[in-house]
Amino acid sequence: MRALITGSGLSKSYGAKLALNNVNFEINKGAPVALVGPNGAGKTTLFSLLCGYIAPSKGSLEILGHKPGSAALFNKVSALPQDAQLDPRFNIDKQLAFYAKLQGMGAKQSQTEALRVLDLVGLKEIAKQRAGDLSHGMRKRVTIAQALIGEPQIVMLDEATAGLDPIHAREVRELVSDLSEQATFILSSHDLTELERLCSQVLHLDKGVLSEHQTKENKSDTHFYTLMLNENYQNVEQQLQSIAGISRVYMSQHKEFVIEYQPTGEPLDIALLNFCHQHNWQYRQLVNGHTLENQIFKQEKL
Ligand SMILES: Nc1ncnc2c1ncn2[C@@H]1O[C@H](COP(=O)(O)OP(=O)(O)OP(=O)(O)O)[C@@H](O)[C@H]1O
Repeated sequence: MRALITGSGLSKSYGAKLALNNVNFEINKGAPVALVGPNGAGKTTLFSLLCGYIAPSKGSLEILGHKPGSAALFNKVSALPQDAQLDPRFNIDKQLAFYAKLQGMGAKQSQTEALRVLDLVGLKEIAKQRAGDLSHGMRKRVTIAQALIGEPQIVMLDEATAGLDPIHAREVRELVSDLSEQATFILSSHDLTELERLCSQVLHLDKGVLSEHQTKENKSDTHFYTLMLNENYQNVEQQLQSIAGISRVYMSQHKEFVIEYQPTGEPLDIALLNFCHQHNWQYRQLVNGHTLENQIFKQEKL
C-alpha cells in the first residue's frame, strides 16, 4: 500500500534556528495519527510544511504523491489551525456554505454540504444559530465540520482540544474516532496522554528530532502492565516479583510501576488487584501494557 504522506530527510531552519532536524516518517491511510511534543518542538513547523505554507530547507515531502500545497491536493487535504475562528455574527450554516463555495461548490450544493458536515459533527440542529451564541466546545466542533467540507482524504487538526474542558475535549476525541472511517486524521498536541488511546501511530517531536511509536503493544512474548498506586509503599518491586509469571518490575515514575510478565493462563490483572488488596495498597489505575509515556521516555533513556 502506498503511504498517504512520506517525509524523507526533512529539515527546516529559520535563520540559524533548526526547527526540524532530518525527519523521516510515513503516514498510511487509517487510524488517527498523533503528532506530539513539548512547546517549541517543531509541531507547527511540520504542520505548516504539510500544508505547503512553508518550504523545507532540506529533504522531501510528498502527500498523495504530490508536493504539499500543489493544486492536485485541492479538496483532498484540509487543515484546521489552532486559532481557527468563526465569525460570531453570522449563522453557522451560512458560514460553512461560504467555505464550501470557496471550494468551488454552487449555491445549492454548498448549502447541502454545510448541513452534511454539521450532521457529521452532531450539530445539524444549531445550523441557524450564530457562532457567538455557541459554547466553546460547540464552536470547536463547527470548525472541525469546516475541515470536513468536500470530503478530504487527510484532515490535520492543530491542537484541536486546546482550551476545552475535559468533557468537551473527550467529545472532540470521540468525534475524531467516529469520523476516522471518512478520513485519515493527524492531530497535534503537547499532551501525550490525551491522544494515546485515540491514535495508533505517534510521531513524537522534541527539539526538531522525530521518533515514532506504536500505541498498540508489539508482538514480543513479553507483556506489560502499568500499575499506578495512590501512595508510596515499601519494596513494591520486590513484592510484586513474587507473583507467578512476573519476570521484572521497575518503577517508571513516582508511584508508577511497569510489570513485565509472560502469560501463564491465569488472569494476571485479577492477581495484581488481589495482591494490592491483600497488602492494603490503594491503586489508582491498572493499564494493560505500557503507558505511551513510558514507552517514549524509556526508549529515550536507553
Ligand atoms: N518564523 C519563525 N522564525 C524563527 N523561529 C521560529 C519561527 N517559527 C518557529 N520558530 C522556532 O522553531 C522552533 C519550533 O517551533 P514550532 O512553532 O514549530 O513548535 P511547536 O512544537 O509548534 O510549539 P508550540 O507547541 O509552542 O506551538 C521553536 O524554537 C520556535 O521558536
